[in-house]
Amino acid sequence: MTNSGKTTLTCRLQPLLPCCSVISQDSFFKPESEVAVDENGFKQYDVLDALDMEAMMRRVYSWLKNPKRSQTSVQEYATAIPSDDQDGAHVHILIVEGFLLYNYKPLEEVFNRRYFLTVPYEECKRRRSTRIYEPPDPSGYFDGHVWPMYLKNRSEMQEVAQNIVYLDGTKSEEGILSQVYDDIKRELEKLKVIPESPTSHHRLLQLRKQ
Ligand SMILES: Nc1ncnc2c1ncn2[C@@H]1O[C@H](COP(=O)(O)OP(=O)(O)OP(=O)(O)O)[C@@H](O)[C@H]1O
Ligand SMILES: NC(=O)c1ccc[n+]([C@@H]2O[C@H](CO)[C@@H](O)[C@H]2O)c1
Repeated sequence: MTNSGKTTLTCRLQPLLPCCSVISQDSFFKPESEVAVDENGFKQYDVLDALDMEAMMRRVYSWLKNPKRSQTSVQEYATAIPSDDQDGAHVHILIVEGFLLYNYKPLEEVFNRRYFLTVPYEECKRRRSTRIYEPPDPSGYFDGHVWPMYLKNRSEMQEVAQNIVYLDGTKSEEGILSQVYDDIKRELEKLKVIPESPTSHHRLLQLRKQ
């Protein structure tokens, strides 16, 4: 959802997570000349066709293939890989940040965790009115294009995407950050491989012998 706080959250979250890269969907908008225009003269920016999603997927696949090598190419503010990562033991994290992710099939099988920030209509419109995009929103754009497309995309998304964690974008930045950070920490805990202690190994051998 536009202006729900995705970039703000991502910028605060990313430095807290080691080996974390970011891909922003907004970097993949097609040039203005390639974006369709409707009968009211509104440029159709809030649809998948306005984005070069194939180019975005190439970045995602390149990270999946080699998260270490693509660290710097994905986004310059990717956090450093700890010096003790010789054996590649660390979990690498990729945050894909964008307003139209869960309607796009090829991304479906890629995510481990999905978050969706929401704000009510009035707050969304207010925040959007303070922003200047390139090209800037013409008069009537929010009600004539942005909001109707959000409603359409969201209803289509709910038919497809599963396991989405909805976040209240009107909460404080800190509140949202700690909610997501805690959730990610729990996910990382689940991935941790706990090595067997010598005693448990010994016991296992004894059991086998009996
Ligand atoms: N938790 C919050 N409470 C109040 N205002 C917020 C919060 N998070 C972000 N904002 C403000 O809302 C506006 C939009 O934030 P941000 O750019 O992070 O949203 P976005 O979802 O990335 O937007 P878009 O992708 O549509 O450009 C900014 O002015 C930002 O300062
Ligand atoms: N980044 C751009 O090229 C661009 C141009 C015009 C409008 N937008 C808006 O960005 C939002 C997503 O972050 C969408 O709601 C677009 O309308 C982006």
